[in-house]
Amino acid sequence: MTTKSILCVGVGAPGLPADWDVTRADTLAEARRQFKARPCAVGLLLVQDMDSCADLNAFLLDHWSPHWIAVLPPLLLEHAGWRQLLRDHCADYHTWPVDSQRLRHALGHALGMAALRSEDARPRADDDATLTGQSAAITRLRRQIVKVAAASAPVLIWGESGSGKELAAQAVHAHSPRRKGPFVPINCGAIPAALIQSELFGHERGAFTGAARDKRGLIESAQGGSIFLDEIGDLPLELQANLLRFLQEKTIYRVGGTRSIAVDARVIAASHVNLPQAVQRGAFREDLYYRLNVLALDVPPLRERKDDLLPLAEHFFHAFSSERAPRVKGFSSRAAQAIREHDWPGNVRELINRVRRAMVMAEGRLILPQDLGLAAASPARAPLQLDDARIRAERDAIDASLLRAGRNITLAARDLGVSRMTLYRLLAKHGISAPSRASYTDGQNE
Ligand SMILES: Nc1ncnc2c1ncn2[C@@H]1O[C@H](COP(=O)(O)OP(=O)(O)OP(=O)(O)O)[C@@H](O)[C@H]1O
Repeated sequence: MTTKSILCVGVGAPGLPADWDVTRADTLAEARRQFKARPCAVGLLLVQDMDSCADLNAFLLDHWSPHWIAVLPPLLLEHAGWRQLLRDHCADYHTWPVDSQRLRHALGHALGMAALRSEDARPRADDDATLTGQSAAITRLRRQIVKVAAASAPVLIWGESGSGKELAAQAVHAHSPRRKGPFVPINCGAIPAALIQSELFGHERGAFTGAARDKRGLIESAQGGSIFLDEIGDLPLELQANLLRFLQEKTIYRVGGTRSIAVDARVIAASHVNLPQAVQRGAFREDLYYRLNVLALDVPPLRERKDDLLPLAEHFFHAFSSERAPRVKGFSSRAAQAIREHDWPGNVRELINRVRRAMVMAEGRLILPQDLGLAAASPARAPLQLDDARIRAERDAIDASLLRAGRNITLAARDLGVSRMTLYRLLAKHGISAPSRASYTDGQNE
């Protein structure tokens, strides 16, 4: 349950209900400190004069998650800047002198609305290296990552561009006994062919014109950790031989060097091209392919894990919240539908870009399909049979409620006017996975 605690910013005595736990902050600087120490779900802004509009606006842009209620002198409502601030940031406002009965009601309402944003909808502190998603495919991948991480053999990750290969590699490293060591990512396709050897293996002073001093390569800098070789299929053939030697002997030679250097780094490679085909074409060494392909991970494209779409969209909405236009509060159900219908050829990267764009460009409080640039992309629907239309409408209503309720089953069931059991049955019927807090240990016993 959300506790009745409130951060009160500014000076004044609004006569708060006795059963609320009140934290006071007379200044915005103090409010920032208090919020950091004790984030709250509901906040009260006690405004006494006109000077503070710009400062308050900046504060609210940084602290947008609570439901803010403002109390201000009636005169300020005549100023466009204050009206805009109330529209953009506040769930409600009152004028001095405060009607305490009305304020108690507004606070209760704000608390109720805050409870709708369940914990599940909020990104966790460690989400940076977490593969968000609840689909069967991503759950399986997380389970495989945990297993692969415990071993020490090379890992080969396959997946379309933007599907999350690097994130999967980071997760392997983060769950491995090497987690305290460095994670060194290298995009083999992005380094010019002339430089890649010395970038990877380093060089000795005088090895070539311009090599003024000894330089460690990226592989050496991954000592004690993991090296992530993205787009491994782009590695020139002669370097493939060097990499193979490193995998076999755990030693490297710097360019121009004669002494072998022992390096203890685990190789995680990724490719979006089909390596067996590259082997057949003679563009990739077969022996290297077999060396790398000891533990294989397959990151499925986003279109094959539709259940992840809305949780991911929600996740990125929170992750990039500091960039959003202040009025934008979330996704409309039509946007949720457009997200589900799109094919996502650019995978998660495309989803991030579309959500970020929509958060800046949306005109209203809720993001619409056109804000995501998806309105035109949705193909015209063929006429539906009545039964199909019913099923689709049912699914849309469930999705929209889950989204509104932050994927909290109890709240979504209440929203839809059905019991939790009925909602679980409907989720199974529509093949929607039941919301759960995704984690790497989730599903290990499934
Ligand atoms: N399941 C996920 N949860 C959260 N963020 C994700 C997820 N999958 C991918 N991302 C994010 O999507 C973006 C693209 O992912 P990533 O760079 O790992 O893809 P990739 O497959 O390595 O792409 P490329 O083949 O182009 O190198 C990154 O910002 C990453 O953090």
